[in-house]
Amino acid sequence: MEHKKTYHAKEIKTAQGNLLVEGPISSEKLDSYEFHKDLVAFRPPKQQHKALVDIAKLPEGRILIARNQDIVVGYVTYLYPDPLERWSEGNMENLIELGAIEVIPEFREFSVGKNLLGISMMDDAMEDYIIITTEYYWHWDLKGTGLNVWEYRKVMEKMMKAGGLEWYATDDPEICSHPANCLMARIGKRVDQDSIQKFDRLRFMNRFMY
Ligand SMILES: CC(=O)SCCNC(=O)CCNC(=O)[C@H](O)C(C)(C)COP(=O)(O)OP(=O)(O)OC[C@H]1O[C@@H](n2cnc3c(N)ncnc32)[C@H](O)[C@@H]1OP(=O)(O)O
Repeated sequence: MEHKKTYHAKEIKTAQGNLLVEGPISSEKLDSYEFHKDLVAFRPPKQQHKALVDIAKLPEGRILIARNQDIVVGYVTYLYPDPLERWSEGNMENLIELGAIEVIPEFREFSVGKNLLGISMMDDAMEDYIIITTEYYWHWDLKGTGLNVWEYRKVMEKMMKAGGLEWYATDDPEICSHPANCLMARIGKRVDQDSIQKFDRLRFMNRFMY
């Protein structure tokens, strides 16, 4: 499968200043920007910056960023699922995962997250993919936001909806281990029936155990 990537960008105004939401961007460009010190949700900023530069180099990898001048203040990643997770077991070349999304606290609640999702889906190539995201409450910034798990889950749903991702049932044990966890997905317009059925089987791998 050829992974075509077409760049889109949009300027957004926030009370903290204007941002450019753009991508997919090249690893070289991403490397040239400063990575804000408050991007700490998944790894220390330096390591996360490097991880994103590496994802941008992957054939299927996509990174979209929100930047203030030359400083990255938010990002979203798409790449093949981790080989240790069930979502990679079907070896589906048209299934990619929204692996991480983060916006620094200073720019939160200005629709930056929603714009990262919206600009991602402007690329027509996204219609060729099943895009999944797994939501685990232990990745959420409950402490920083003061939201409870259900309020945070609502934020995630609203943000993902801006990219057309919606809730899908699954029997994945980690997702089922807490009711606020969930699987969300977007099935592109050109995804074939065979792939949709394969995805259904990945969602319900335990059903023959009962
Ligand atoms: C697959 C994963 O990556 S899971 C982990 C997700 N990432 C994290 O939890 C990292 C830490 N958190 C963050 O970086 C940010 O809070 C994000 C990425 C979750 C959200 O980014 P934001 O730019 O603030 O999101 P955005 O402004 O687009 O908000 C989406 C919706 O949620 C609402 N919202 C966002 N934050 C809050 C809040 N603290 N309280 C109430 N509502 C909120 C917004 O008002 C908006 O609702 P609307 O559609 O009614 O307007």
